Amino acid sequence: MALSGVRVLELAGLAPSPLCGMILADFGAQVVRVDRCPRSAMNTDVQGRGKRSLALDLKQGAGAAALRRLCLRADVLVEPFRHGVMEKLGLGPKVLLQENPKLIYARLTGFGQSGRYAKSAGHDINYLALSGVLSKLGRKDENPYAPVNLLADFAGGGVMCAMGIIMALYERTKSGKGQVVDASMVEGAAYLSSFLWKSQNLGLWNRLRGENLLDSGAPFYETYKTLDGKFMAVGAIEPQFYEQLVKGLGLDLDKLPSQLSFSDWPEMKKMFAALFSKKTQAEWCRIFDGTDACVTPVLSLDEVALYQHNKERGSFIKNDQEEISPRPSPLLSRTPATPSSRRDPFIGEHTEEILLEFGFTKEEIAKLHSEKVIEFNKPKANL
Ligand SMILES: C[C@H](CCC[C@@H](C)[C@H]1CC[C@H]2[C@@H]3[C@H](O)C[C@@H]4C[C@H](O)CC[C@]4(C)[C@H]3C[C@H](O)[C@]12C)C(=O)SCCNC(=O)CCNC(=O)[C@H](O)C(C)(C)COP(=O)(O)OP(=O)(O)OC[C@H]1O[C@@H](n2cnc3c(N)ncnc32)[C@H](O)[C@@H]1OP(=O)(O)O
Repeated sequence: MALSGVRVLELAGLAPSPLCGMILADFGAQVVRVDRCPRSAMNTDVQGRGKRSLALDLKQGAGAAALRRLCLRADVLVEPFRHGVMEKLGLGPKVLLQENPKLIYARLTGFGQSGRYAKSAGHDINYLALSGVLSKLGRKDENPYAPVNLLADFAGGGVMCAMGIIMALYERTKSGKGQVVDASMVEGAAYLSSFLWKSQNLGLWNRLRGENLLDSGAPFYETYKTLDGKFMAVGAIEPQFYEQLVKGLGLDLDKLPSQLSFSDWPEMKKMFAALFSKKTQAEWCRIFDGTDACVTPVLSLDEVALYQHNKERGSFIKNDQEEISPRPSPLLSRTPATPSSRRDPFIGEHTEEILLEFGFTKEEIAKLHSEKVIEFNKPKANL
């Protein structure tokens, strides 16, 4: 796999850093999740695929020292705390990079490592708000609306951080040096939205939120409810595709206002909505499948894996617990990701084997255990 041989230490965090670690693990890195000790009652990382868990108390001097030792043999450290937390533990980048100059030290935060909010708490919706992107999301006459916590946490955070790590790993093959990756979710979400910025002069965003071409203003870029309470997604932007949409709906193009007549959009939406409500989703699929009308069913998470196209590509996978999830993306032709099919690790499940692997002796491990710096957690206890 593309990242085999890369050793990653991921300090356990909320949502974005677990995704970052999972991407690296899916593509072959050996990812150790460093969990809190004493461990919490329940594992809240649902993105632990392919990782192993080490429960280590970083607040004890011996725990912080153990992490420093682990970092000597690691390629990447991912830390998800607000700025200053790692420094307070004596585990800041100055210390760790001095000890291992090849280390990639990835810091995944909401507001970044500097600026007045660097030490403030926040969540996806706050980061999205400060990126400017949230102001563009939402329907006409409604408040801005955050699409779950996908944009800042995961796209602007977890994925951007993984990209930064991979770029730093590539650069290290030339310079032999590590570096700090300062992944701010505000900036990640803003960067992700570069198209919004760069397209300001195209006239795409001249109208209020929810009245533009791609933000639910246009009748040909919208979702519509079907007779059976399901939905169809319509994305017929180009005139040749729009023509096919109109045909599929049983309308006559010559009798409709021009496609880009903004003032007619609200009425056209009503007309399209009335038509979509007359047939079931399956009936609309039969009409539009195989055309270029850019009309697709809105599938639920229960439906996607069984949808013919997704089945043909094997886009969703099952683990040995029969849980379905998306296959890692993108597909690499020679060295594709081979995600683990095992269940996620329990907190502290691999503490001993990891420490042995990183050069700790049995005696040292026993001492750390007796001092409650580390915890073991045998799987049987969780079953
Ligand atoms: C919208 C999303 C958030 C979604 C999260 C959900 C997935 C989960 C939220 C609530 C969960 C549910 C809930 O807990 C109830 C149930 C519990 C049950 O167990 C499981 C089911 C639950 C239903 C559970 C289910 C889910 O887990 C939830 C629904 C986001 O936006 S996530 C993005 C957040 N932002 C960031 O990550 C940016 C950077 N980080 C931060 O800004 C801060 O970390 C943050 C997130 C604001 C949290 O601040 P906090 O004060 O808590 O932490 P920090 O200041 O960073 O400091 C960390 C302290 O911990 C110490 N520490 C760390 N590791 C160790 C260790 N190994 N040993 C010892 N100590 C450790 C560290 O030293 C710091 O200590 P100090 O505070 O003393 O300096």
